[in-house]
Amino acid sequence: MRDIHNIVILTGAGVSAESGVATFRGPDGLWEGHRVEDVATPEAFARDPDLVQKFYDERRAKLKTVEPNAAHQALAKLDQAWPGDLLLVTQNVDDLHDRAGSQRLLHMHGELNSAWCLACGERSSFLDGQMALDPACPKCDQFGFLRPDIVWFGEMPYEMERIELALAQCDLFVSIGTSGAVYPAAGFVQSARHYGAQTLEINLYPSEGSFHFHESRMGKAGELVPDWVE
Ligand SMILES: CC(C)NC(=O)[C@H](Cc1c[nH]c2ccccc12)NC(=O)[C@H](CCCC/N=C(/NCCC(=O)O)S[C@H]1O[C@H](COP(=O)(O)OP(=O)(O)OC[C@H]2O[C@@H](n3cnc4c(N)ncnc43)[C@H](O)[C@@H]2O)[C@@H](O)[C@H]1O)NC(=O)OCc1ccccc1
Repeated sequence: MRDIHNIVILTGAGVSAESGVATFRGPDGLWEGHRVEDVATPEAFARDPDLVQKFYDERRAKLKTVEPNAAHQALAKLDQAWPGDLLLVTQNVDDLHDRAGSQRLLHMHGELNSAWCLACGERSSFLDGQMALDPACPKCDQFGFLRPDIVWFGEMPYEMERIELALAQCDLFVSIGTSGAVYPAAGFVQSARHYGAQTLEINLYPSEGSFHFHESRMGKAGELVPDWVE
């Protein structure tokens, strides 16, 4: 077995569940209240921008009521201490990894606390306020052109080149709190294995990709991730 120098970690909604952030497919999951295609596609935004903006405004406001948990904190500690390459790729649009202190972090599906102006193309931090009220772009001051800086279904995830390069060079790939239902993220374990990496899954229940992993540890991220990092 290769020595472990370079690590890629993929997280999903399960890593934020113990902080009180709803997952997507669990009971009372996010998609329970809404059909994906009604709130998380470019077509939905064209059809009913107000509904989509309200959906993300609600989730952005919720962020102010939740805190990073032991899993976020353990991953931030590992980031600070790990001498080799490390990349934490999250599918989550919440800011809990950031607030826990993770630096080598990449939001492949975007962030709730960021706005994307379709007039000037600029992205800007958007912490407070409601995008449903069509505020002005902080960069170009034009009204009504802001959309959530979120990767919707059918849209290309962010920084795929950087992710693929890290997967090609990693010795260990770890997946935490994801159902393995959404691509291209769900295919990362196969890429990592293709390049000879060890692969570990930490999840509450078996995921759609569990059979791809060398090892799967079933349980809560808030308990198993600190143990794994120790
Ligand atoms: C539904 C699925 C079949 N569809 C797709 O995958 C589509 C289409 C597609 C592309 N390739 C394919 C190949 C085959 C089939 C389909 C496709 N993919 C796309 O459209 C992607 C874009 C997808 C991104 C969409 N945006 C999201 N998020 C932002 C929005 C928002 O957040 O509102 S996806 C969103 O859903 C996914 C949810 O999954 P999870 O995070 O895993 O959450 P879930 O609730 O499902 O599971 C939670 C897990 O945690 C566990 N758990 C719970 N509690 C705990 C706990 N306490 N501890 C540990 N584990 C826990 C549970 O057991 C469970 O397993 C995440 O990715 C999340 O980000 N874009 C694209 O393909 O563009 C073109 C392209 C691609 C490449 C190159 C060129 C062009």
